[in-house]
Amino acid sequence: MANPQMVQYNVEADTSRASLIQKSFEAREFAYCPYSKFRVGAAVLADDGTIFTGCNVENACYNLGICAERNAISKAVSEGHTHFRAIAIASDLNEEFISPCGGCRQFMREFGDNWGVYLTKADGSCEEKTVGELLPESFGPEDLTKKAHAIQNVF
Ligand SMILES: O=c1ccn([C@H]2C[C@H](O)[C@@H](CO)O2)c(=O)[nH]1
Ligand SMILES: [Zn+2]
Repeated sequence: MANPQMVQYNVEADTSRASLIQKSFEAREFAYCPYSKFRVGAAVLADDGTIFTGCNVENACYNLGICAERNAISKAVSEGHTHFRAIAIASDLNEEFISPCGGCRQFMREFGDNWGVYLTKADGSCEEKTVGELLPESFGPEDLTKKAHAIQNVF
């Protein structure tokens, strides 16, 4: 017989994943993308269960636009949350899973490489990765500390 605790755990994980994905689709509705017409929504789940959403926000000065993922994470950080369990990303792509840009991968990695990224298609199907899988051999905050030690040793 399956371990009942394990079954319970999986049910909860599935529910929280489904609701995070649902939130990312809701955020996609607010996408401000008059130039690309490419709507993206994201929802990030903080350790304490709080969810923050974001959409892409473009600008007439094209290079000032911000991605949905960075928008959602910045909203969370600016309200005191820096520990995350997962981020869900939604777009209108039907045939492939949305794939976050390199800048957003690095932005996620700032907050650890072992948390979930739910990449979705417009039909709601999902491919689950970790930040580390999306950005292997990454540079992060720990590397700055190591470098500081090395310099102290030299001088
Ligand atoms: O993962 C992604 C990929 C693209 N975009 C946005 C940036 C830009 O506004 C538009 C087209 O690249 O989509 C995101 O927000 N997230
Ligand atoms: Zn991005």
